[in-house]
Amino acid sequence: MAFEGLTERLQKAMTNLRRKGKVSESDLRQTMREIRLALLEADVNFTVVKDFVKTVRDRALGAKVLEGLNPAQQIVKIVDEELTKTMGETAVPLNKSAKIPTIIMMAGLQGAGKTTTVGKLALKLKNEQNARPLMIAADIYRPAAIQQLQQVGDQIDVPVFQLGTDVDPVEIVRQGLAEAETKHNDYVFIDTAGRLQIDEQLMDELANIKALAHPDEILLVIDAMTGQNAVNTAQGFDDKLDITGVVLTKLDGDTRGGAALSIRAVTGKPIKFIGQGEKMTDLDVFHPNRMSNRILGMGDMLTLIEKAQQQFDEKEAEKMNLKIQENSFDFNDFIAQLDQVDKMGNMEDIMKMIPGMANNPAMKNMNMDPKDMAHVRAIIYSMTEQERTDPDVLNPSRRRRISAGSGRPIHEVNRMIKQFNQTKKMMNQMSKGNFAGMEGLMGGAGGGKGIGGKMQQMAMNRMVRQTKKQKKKRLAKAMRRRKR
Ligand SMILES: Nc1nc2c(ncn2[C@@H]2O[C@H](COP(=O)(O)OP(=O)(O)OP(=O)(O)O)[C@@H](O)[C@H]2O)c(=O)[nH]1
Repeated sequence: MAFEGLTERLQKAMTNLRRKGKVSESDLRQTMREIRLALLEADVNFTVVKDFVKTVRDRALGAKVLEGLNPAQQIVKIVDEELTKTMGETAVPLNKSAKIPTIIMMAGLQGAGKTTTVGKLALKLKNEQNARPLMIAADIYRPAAIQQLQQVGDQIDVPVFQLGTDVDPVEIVRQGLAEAETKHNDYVFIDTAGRLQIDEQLMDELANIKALAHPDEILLVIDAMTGQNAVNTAQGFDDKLDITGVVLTKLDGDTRGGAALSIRAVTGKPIKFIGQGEKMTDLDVFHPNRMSNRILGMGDMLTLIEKAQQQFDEKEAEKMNLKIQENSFDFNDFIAQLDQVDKMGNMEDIMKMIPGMANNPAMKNMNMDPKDMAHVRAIIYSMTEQERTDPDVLNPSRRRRISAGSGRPIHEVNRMIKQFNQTKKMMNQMSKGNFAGMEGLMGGAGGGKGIGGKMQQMAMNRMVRQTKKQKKKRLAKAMRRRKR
């Protein structure tokens, strides 16, 4: 998971302060040293680190913050603000041309994720603005590249303009733009060729395409996993092409995060989007403040809510809310919720966006085993309709039948029902604004009432997760017994 090491180290650096009532200059020096090391280790550019540490130290010393009640919190606040500033303060939207089409040229090294990102962006514009994009295949050096763009186009139902591999890329772009003009496409994406490293020929070709197309946006696609090299690449492309923005891909991997922190500061060009997965929907607008929160382990609730909103039918969520409030939430609803959560993607990544969860030890064993999910489903599918809508009727003989029907041991059936009831109770309390029951789920960080229905999905998952935890506990107990 991205930023894991950085988050852990930054938190550790600041936790040491937390124990102290007052922060001396030497405490501050020590903390700043740790922050500096954490950033360097995360592959943040050296100059960026130097400037960052200096600014934070000056602010911490200069202001009266050290006399505050909770010095650690104040330093976290300064670090958060400065991280945000380093990454560019606010989100920068895509440039848009006054008259159609808006031309977006994509550039980047081979394998950075250009083609995938073209598709993701085209789909985003289609979904959010009803746009009618056209994608031009201008990579003639890797024959599979055209085919790949075509596949992406088919997948998201966006047309691709291509002339095979025998025509000069500049000519392909020229004809592609003419086609867009005739077809009244409002956005044109130019998918250009990548190389393993920056070379003269590639740069000249890109410069020629730029000269012909006059793009409104030149987005450089950069693989976040490439660490320090990401910044060098950005600099190289920017020198030659004067890029307008960056898309940082593969932030779902275990990148250390240096690129996200350095690119804006080094090149002065904003990161506009981040790729967080291989699916066509895995592209998000880059919000420096949210990213800073994420890095500091403060969660990213806004992105989480946006993601949830994209997936959840508002009416459905409202219905669910009402059911929870009336305490009539049943196993059918539960299955529906599991389906919704499935749609949201990787649960581990989602949970990490919740404040306090990123570094919560519970996260270590929280990867959702699809097998556990399948068992829960099997048990529920083995219930009669009456049992699903009225779980109170689940007496021992019914439970034995369900166990036989689902092929799951009786104790697992019992535990699942028990946890269902506990979770239902907890959700009912949450819906009344009582968040006390959330302690375990949120690592004590508390929630927010505005999250409403979306958080219930998380609660349901807690239940599935516990099955796994309990399995581990039982195993450990058995081992202890055996040792004795
Ligand atoms: N995990 C993850 N994988 C990604 C992301 N973006 C792209 N990829 C994957 O990275 C690989 C390379 O992506 P492409 O889109 O083919 O890269 P490209 O820059 O077009 O490559 P060339 O055509 O060779 O220049 C593919 O397997 C993608 O699925 C991302 O945000 N997260």
